[in-house]
This record gives sequence, structure tokens and C-alpha cells, in this order.
Amino acid sequence: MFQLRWLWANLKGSRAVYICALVLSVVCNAMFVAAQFFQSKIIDTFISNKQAAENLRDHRDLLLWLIAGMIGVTLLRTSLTYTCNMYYEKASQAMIYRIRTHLFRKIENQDMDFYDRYRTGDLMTRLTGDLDMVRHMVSWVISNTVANLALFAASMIYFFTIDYRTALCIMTMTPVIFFVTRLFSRHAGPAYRKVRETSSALNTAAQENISGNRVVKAFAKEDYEIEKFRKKDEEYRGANIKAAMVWLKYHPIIDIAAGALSVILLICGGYFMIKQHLTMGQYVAISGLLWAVGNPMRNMGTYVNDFHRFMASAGKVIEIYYEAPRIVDREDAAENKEKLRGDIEFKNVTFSIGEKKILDNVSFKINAGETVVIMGETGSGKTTLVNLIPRFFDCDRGEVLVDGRNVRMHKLHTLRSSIGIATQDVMLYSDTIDSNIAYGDSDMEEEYVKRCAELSAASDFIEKLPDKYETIVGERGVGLSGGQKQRISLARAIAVRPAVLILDDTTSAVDMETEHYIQQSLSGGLDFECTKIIIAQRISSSKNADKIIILENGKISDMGTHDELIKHEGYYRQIYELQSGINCAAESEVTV
Ligand SMILES: Nc1ncnc2c1ncn2[C@@H]1O[C@H](COP(=O)(O)OP(=O)(O)OP(=O)(O)O)[C@@H](O)[C@H]1O
Repeated sequence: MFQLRWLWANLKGSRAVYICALVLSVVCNAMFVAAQFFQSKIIDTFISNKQAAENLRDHRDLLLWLIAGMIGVTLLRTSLTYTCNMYYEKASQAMIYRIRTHLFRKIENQDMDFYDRYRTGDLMTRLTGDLDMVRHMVSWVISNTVANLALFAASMIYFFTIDYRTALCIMTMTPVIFFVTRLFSRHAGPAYRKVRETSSALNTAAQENISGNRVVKAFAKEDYEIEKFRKKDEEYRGANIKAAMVWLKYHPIIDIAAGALSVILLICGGYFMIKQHLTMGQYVAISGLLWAVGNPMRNMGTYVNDFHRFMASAGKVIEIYYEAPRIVDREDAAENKEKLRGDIEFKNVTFSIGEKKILDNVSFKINAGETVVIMGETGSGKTTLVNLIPRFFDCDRGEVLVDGRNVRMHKLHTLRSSIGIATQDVMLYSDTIDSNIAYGDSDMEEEYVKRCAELSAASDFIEKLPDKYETIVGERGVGLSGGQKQRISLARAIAVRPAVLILDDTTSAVDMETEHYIQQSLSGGLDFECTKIIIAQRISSSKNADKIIILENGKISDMGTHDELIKHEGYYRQIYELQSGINCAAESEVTV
């Protein structure tokens, strides 16, 4: 079974501790039999024996030894059980720590399309509930199954040493339990897979609702969302009930079979006692240990239940565990230690998502230090185009070159750390503004953080906040306006002193005056050289650009400077006329 082999592989480093725990667990359970052995000796020699009084007088030492043995075994068992549980806990926690860290690293290093395929709620379920189930398997299910099997085996061996006839009668119930458990196991698997699926859907619904609460409120759709969540909750409840019903259907049979053991012992044990195959002490010993045979039978269902829960959860964890990103460093990638310059070239680049062609034969060149504005209708492929530069995606045909080298031949870390991006969808971490700007660089000087905030026109509003740069901005920057969040995001992108600065509609939510200030800062205020690629819709952003690229349905329909583009009919001139109120055609007629 792959899941179990995977568990074993992940126990690396803690295997010795885990095996010790398993052995201790077997020893502890076998000790129940030892205690019963001392008890049966005491009864047979000092209670039910015809010479009990003489034995008590003549063999008092033996009695004391037997009592000491009983107490000693119990004390030893208790302390060993404590050690054993500690070992289980240590091994399982170490294993789950390793898996969790590995999983998180895997998720962090996935390609962009991974996040389209998996929903956040589902990934969270895998990292929490599913992992907990894996730990439960190691620390509880396996340990208890081994303990119960040891208890069952030790008791049965003891019964056989006492009287094989009585032991065989007790054993008659074993095939019944085995058969019922197998039948139950076959139905439990699908039921628990369904529980797992519905739990993930429930978590996703909750997560999406919490993070999208503002949309819900804006549209006054609380009732609609509550109803949607209720349905998911109902499905989850239904799946749980179904899974429980599977167990409840078989449980009475197992319970009856385990309960029948007492009747069997009463009838058969009584008969063999009359026939003098069994002494009173032996009968009491078997009777006293009957729970050790009955309980494992009863518990079998619980373990099978948990085993199927584990299989469903482990399957989900393993899926991510072995998920490999396609965009990785090539072995022959250049070991470029120096900062990139920022020359960019697209050579006949074509890129599709599924069957849909997003970029079609795109070619252009940007020299280091230039400012290039990309414009085009919504959905024309602007974001996709800039996403190819840091290799968020790889193009299907053609080449994307940075500093004259194909991006596939750069080390990913070198490439991406040379690019600063302020994305369309601003994400601020639940941390201080200072930490959001100096993202991941705790050594960044406060003065430099402030300088970046100034350049992005963020310092004025930050200074007015109660804790200034130490103000905590909530998840996704709750408490800040869209424009304020955009400016912090821009400061974060500048702070890495990138060779290429990509701004994807970063100033769409700021007023014209602030936008003008930001443009001035970017063109003359940066203390480092960088190529600026700006996706924008406003002519004010593109007027002074070295180059403007117009995208239409994934193709470059026009390219040039502002002055060149307004000279002829096209998308840019249309936008220019619309935004400035100037009619270019009429003006040129007047000039002529
Ligand atoms: N993950 C995806 N799966 C499928 N199609 C996608 C995906 N991402 C983008 N697209 C499609 O690719 C096309 C280009 O998207 P892109 O985001 O690059 O456009 P855009 O010009 O930046 O648009 P906007 O101005 O609205 O941001 C769109 O038609 C979009 O539907």
C-alpha cells in the first residue's frame, strides 16, 4: 500500500524511536497476561485449593512474591506505557513537522497555474486537517492496532497454554469478526473519501467568504452566502452520517460476537471445569482476560474507520507532496551572480492557455533603462505578456530574452530577484507597513523604506496613520484605500532596486496629481538604473514613454512613441482623443 510506504519513508530519522514505541507497546500489553498469571496462581494455591489454609501457613513467602509480582508488573507496565506514548508522540510530531515543511515548500515553488487548479480552502485542508489525520494514523491507529493485536495474541497464547479446548471455543468468534470487518472495510473507503471531499468544499466556501466579505456586504448577499454555506454544511453532515451509518450497520454484529465470548466461556469453560480440564484459578484467569480478546474485536471497526479516513487524507497530501513545478532551473542555466542590466527582447513569442492563444507572434525590444508602456483592451494579453519576463509562465514558441539571454537560461532566483513587480491584485501581508515595504528583508534600513514610500507617494498618508510605518495592515490591507494599497505595493517593488520594474495597472486607483508625482519620481528620483514596463490605461502614463506597445487580441497592433502613435488612426489615437478631448484629425487639417 503506497500510503503506508510513504509514511515509512517520512519516518526517516525517527524510525528507531517509532519501532521502540511499537515494541514497548507489545511488551506492555503482554504484561496484562503476566499479571493475570500471578492472579491465577494465587487463586489456585491460596483460595480454591483444598489445602489453601496449609499453603497459606507453609508458603507465605510464595504468596508475597506472587503479590509483589502482580504489583511490580502493573507498575512496570504503567511506566513503560508512559515512555511508549512519549516515543509515539515524538516520532509522529517529527514526521508531521517534516511533511508539513516539505508540503509548504512544494506549494511555495509551484507554477502559477497550480494556484488556478487548487482552491485555497482545499490547500488549507490538506495542510491542516489531512495532515492531522496522517499524524493520527502514526500516533494512534497503528499503535493501537499493534497494541490490540499484541493483547489478543498474548491472551490467546496464554489461553492455549491453560487449556486448548477452551481456547479453541473462544477462537470460534474470530472468523466472524474477520469476515464482518472485511465487509465493512469495503464500504467504508468510499464513504470516507466523500467525507474528505465535502470537508474540503466546506473549508473553501468559508475561506472564500471570509476573504471576499466586502463583496458579500456590498451586494447585501449575506443570506445568499449563508444559504450556500448551509448547503455545503449539509453535504458534509450527510457524508459524515453516511460514513457513520456504514459503521453502525456492522457494529452490532461485531458487538454481539464479542459479547458472545462470555457466554461461550460460561458454557464451555464451565463444562471443562466439571470435566477437570480447567481449575478455578485458570477459569478466573481466562474470564479476567476475556476483555483482552473482546476489546480488540470491538475496536477493529474503529481502527478500520480511521484507516480509511487516513487513506483519503493521505491521498490528498501525497498529491501535493509529489507535485512538481514545470518551471524550474535548467541544469545548464547561467550562474549569473551580477545584477541584470534590464535589456528585454521578445522574439516571435506565442503563448496559449489550453486551446486559447493568448499571445500571438509578439516581437519587440526594450533597451536597459527605457520606459515602456503597454496598452490595449481588457483581456488583450498585457498581464500575460509581462508574466513571461519573470517566467511565471513559459512561452510555447519564440523566445523571451533578458540581457540577451533566454529567460530559461537564467537561474530563476537571479531572474526574479532582479525584477520588481507591483501586481494588479494588491496583496499586503498582515504585518506593519514597514515590513510590507521591506518584504522579506529585515535588514533594510528605515530611511530607505521611507525613501521608497516617498517615491511612491505613500509617505504622506503613512505619516498620518496612528503608528506611522509600524501600523499593522490587516489581511489584504484591510483599512487602507485601493490607491493607498497600490502605493505601498509600488514602494515594495521599488525597494528591491530591481533591474526591471513592472507596474501592472499600479496607479489605476490613484488620482491624476498623485500619478503625475509617481511618474516624476520614477523617471528622475530612483537612485538605480532600471527598465520600466508599465501597463496603463491613461495617456498621462504613456505620454513620455520611450515606447508604447499596443496589444490587440494577443498581437501587437501598433508600437511607437506618443507622437508617432497619434499621427495615425488606431487604438492609441482613439484613447488619446477620448481622454484629452482633442480631435487629432481636425487639428492636423488646421495645421495643414
Ligand atoms: N489562468 C487562466 N486561464 C485561462 N485563461 C486565462 C488565464 N489567465 C488569463 N487568461 C485569459 O488570457 C487573456 C489575457 O489575459 P490578461 O490578464 O493577460 O489580459 P489583460 O490585457 O492584462 O487584461 P486586463 O486589462 O483586464 O488586466 C484573457 O482572455 C483571459 O481570459
